[in-house]
Amino acid sequence: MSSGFGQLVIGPAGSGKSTYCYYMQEHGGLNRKTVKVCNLDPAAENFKYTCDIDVRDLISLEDVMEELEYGPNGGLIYCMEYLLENMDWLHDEICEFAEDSYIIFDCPGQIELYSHMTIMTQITNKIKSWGYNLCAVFCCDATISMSHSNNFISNSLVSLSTMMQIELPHLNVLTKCDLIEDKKGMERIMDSDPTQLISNDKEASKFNKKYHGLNSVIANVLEDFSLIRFVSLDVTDEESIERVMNEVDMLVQYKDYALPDDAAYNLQDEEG
Ligand SMILES: Nc1nc2c(ncn2[C@@H]2O[C@H](COP(=O)(O)OP(=O)(O)OP(=O)(O)O)[C@@H](O)[C@H]2O)c(=O)[nH]1
Repeated sequence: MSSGFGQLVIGPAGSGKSTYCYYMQEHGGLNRKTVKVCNLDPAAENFKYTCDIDVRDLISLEDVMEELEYGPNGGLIYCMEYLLENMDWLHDEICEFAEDSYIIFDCPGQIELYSHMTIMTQITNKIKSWGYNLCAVFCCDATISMSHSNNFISNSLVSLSTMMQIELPHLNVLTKCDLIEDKKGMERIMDSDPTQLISNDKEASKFNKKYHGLNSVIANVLEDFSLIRFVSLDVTDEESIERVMNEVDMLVQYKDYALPDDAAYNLQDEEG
């Protein structure tokens, strides 16, 4: 039986999950532990990191589509259900690592796996039952999320539903920040609450008033319940990588995780 720490790296397709895994592997985990990376995406093609475990050794989307004539989405669900039924395979692979190993799981980008299906929750619960402390890192592409309040709200809601579904300590990482020219502007947005972001939008007067009202209400809920927080990652900046890794390391050491403290407090407060 092996045990240790792990990050589940999730987020929409192309949000920078594999790139994040590469830099985290380069950087090293908790107390500079060697980071192993496990690819859990049966449709992955290639990645820069050293892949220590590859789900495609068990099942690949390509084979499923060819042999069972599934489409890409149905095929992916089939693959993940197959993995769930064959978790002994993953356990055997992980047991090859030393005790207290640190594993980053690079997950598929199909968001339905986390937002309303339970497959990934069951997979992570199984890994936790082997003695692994896990946290979730939700990657959001900063060039999209920070470009308009629509995108910010929509990314926040997807991240939130993922957090509720996966039930792990959760960090939102804004990836691709090296591509953002106005870094100070971005930091200002991140430091302000979501309601301010929405009000800036109104000033720019590009926004449909009807949706502005709806977004304001959602932004208020996110702010009032302290539900969403983002940290920026600029892979060209060593300090930025260090900051993200430190935040993740704090989360990955949590045991018996429930809701974030503020949210739990506020919800309790609401109930009276
Ligand atoms: N400049 C820059 N490009 C990035 C960064 N992260 C990812 N990219 C680019 O964005 C594209 C997608 O990155 P990936 O890391 O493959 O994203 P992913 O989320 O793993 O993608 P899927 O596995 O297809 O869901 C690639 O072309 C990367 O080179 C970043 O921090 N900076």
